[in-house]
Amino acid sequence: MAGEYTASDFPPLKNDLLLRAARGEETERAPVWVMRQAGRYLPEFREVRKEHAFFEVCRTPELATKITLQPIQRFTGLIDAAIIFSDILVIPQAMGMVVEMNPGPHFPEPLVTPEDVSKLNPSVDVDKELGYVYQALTRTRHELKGEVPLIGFCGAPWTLMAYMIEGGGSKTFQLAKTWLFKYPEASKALLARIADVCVDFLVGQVKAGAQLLQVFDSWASELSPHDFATFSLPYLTHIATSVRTRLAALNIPAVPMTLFAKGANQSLDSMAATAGYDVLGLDWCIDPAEARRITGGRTALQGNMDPGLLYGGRDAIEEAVKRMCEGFKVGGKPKAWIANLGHGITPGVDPEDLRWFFQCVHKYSKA
Ligand SMILES: Cc1c2[nH]c(c1CCC(=O)O)Cc1[nH]c(c(CCC(=O)O)c1C)Cc1[nH]c(c(CCC(=O)O)c1C)Cc1[nH]c(c(C)c1CCC(=O)O)C2
Repeated sequence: MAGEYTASDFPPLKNDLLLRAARGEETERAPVWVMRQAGRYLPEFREVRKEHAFFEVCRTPELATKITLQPIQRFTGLIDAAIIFSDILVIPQAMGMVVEMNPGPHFPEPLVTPEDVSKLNPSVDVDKELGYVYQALTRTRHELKGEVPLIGFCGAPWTLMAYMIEGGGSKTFQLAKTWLFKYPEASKALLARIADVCVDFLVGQVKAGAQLLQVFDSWASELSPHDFATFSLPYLTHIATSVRTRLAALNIPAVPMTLFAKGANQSLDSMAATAGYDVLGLDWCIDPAEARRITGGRTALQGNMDPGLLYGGRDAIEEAVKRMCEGFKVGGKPKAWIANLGHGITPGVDPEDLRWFFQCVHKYSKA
């Protein structure tokens, strides 16, 4: 079951760069972490995975904590956040769907017609179904000993709905788009149901010890600006608003929230205006200075080096980091920016090249 903890239950935080940047403040240098930092590019991760299946790791708090800490231990002093080891697809599982990972996500029984929604759990007890994530967060927050803050996360309603209908990855999104455009009302009802689970899950993660929350809309790229505004943004806004309201009602201090809507750069202005997130994550298809211009001072930004640059060698990485740092600075100073890649780090990267990325961010993001 869900425990409920406050800051005083955990070791005091020694590095708050991430939280300050997320709140729009100036920092001595930019905080840095990377999406998928605990993943297959790390030999120590692959070692654990030899012995344990993917979702077994997610469901075993000791193992999830161990893997979450791997990049923090390997890159001591270079990395400014931990992200809990889990997956966005634990929400469809909690809603009653079977999800396998072999090696990519696979749903043996995806939603086919709107009638199939009746097969989902009518009311999800998120704290019970996903209590293992809360336990992993609490344990990890203790074991981090205050070195860096801990990030909790969930998938966005549109991305999760697409997985639940496609049954896995997709090139054309034929099935999910059939739903959106043939059954828009049923789609909206499903999106709203997923969003409510997201709210419970994120609130529970904060109670368990998460210090920042990130929502991943990885497949925002598949929607036109109009359809993003129709089928994604309202539910993302609902999540941000409801999480804040719920935490306030419980007298729990708010945590910063990040929205990473990959490939939705055309909608950056509307996200900054209405979504209600403190930080917007960027992929690499937008120039940092342009993203600053569009968002103005309304939100902090996170990103956005092409993960593929980590294959380009030290000189290419250094040059790209330098350019990125200059682009995000405000009046020549690091402010309201969390350095990251524009998507997750890929399995073929040499961890030493990632170390170099971190070192370059430390060097070039100073005022
Ligand atoms: C779309 C999505 C998923 N999962 C996630 C997203 C959103 C971010 C994105 O767009 O990449 C989010 C995610 N998945 C994972 C994390 C853990 C925290 C982190 O280090 O970032 C996070 C934040 C672990 C994982 N999730 C997965 C792995 C690798 C699987 C393995 O261990 O064999 C990891 C480390 C598996 C996974 N999980 C998913 C896919 C498509 C895959 C397989 C392909 C791939 O590996 O990229 C769904």
